[in-house]
Amino acid sequence: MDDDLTLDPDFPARFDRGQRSRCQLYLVSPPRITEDFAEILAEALDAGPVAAFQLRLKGLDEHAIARMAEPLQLACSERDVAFIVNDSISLAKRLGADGVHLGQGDGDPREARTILGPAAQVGVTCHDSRHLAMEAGEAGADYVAFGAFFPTTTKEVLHRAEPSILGWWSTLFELPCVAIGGITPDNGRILVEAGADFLAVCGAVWTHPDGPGAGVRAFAPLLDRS
Ligand SMILES: Cc1ncc(COP(=O)(O)OP(=O)(O)O)c(N)n1
Ligand SMILES: Cc1ncsc1CCOP(=O)(O)O
Ligand SMILES: [Mg+2]
Repeated sequence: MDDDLTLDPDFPARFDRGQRSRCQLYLVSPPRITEDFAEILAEALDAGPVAAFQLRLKGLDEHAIARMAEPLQLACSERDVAFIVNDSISLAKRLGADGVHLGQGDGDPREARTILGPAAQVGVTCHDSRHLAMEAGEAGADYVAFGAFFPTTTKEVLHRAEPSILGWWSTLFELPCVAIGGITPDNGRILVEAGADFLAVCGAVWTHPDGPGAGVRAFAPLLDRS
């Protein structure tokens, strides 16, 4: 059991939780993108409120990712959407990104804070572990991410989470929590009601049959829990 640790519930939060009555959308890029992805991203971002976009490209070196990043970062900054780099503190620094998302093997949140500065948004994967989430909070993360909640083809996942971990976290701590993994407009409501501050979504938006704008719009009815 890992639920017997305690943590000061007042430790500071920087990732904007927004109003508790609302959950926000956090878009994650497809693992591979085409040359025209900036236009596809713009279509998604213009379709409805998106709080953050994570650049998560797999199988490419940092130079290649850096070359693709600029128009995507611009699309985000023009719309006041946080631009988060996956996996790499050094790439986030190089790009001047708004933040970095770190998996358990991707680096130390404290190091990210030192390198990226106090304003950077640092997110940490916590799988289905209360212990990891409390560690991440203590290490100065701006949000903790739980998942995968549902089957997904975007990533081979080793951990499955239950919605109750969102309720447990959001009742005890001010630090925002992100839900990820196979989330769609049809299954996401239970996560919003359980207490997710953000739904992190990839496939359901980028592979929506009517395009990514329709993908974003389809989430709108879920996000208000008032
Ligand atoms: C918001 C969010 N949550 C979890 C992850 C997964 O990160 P990680 O465990 O490092 O796996 P990869 O994304 O690197 O395959 C994420 N990227 N974003
Ligand atoms: C990156 C990641 N981490 C856990 S599940 C997942 C994939 C999210 O993509 P999708 O929304 O398509 O399941
Ligand atoms: Mg990672």
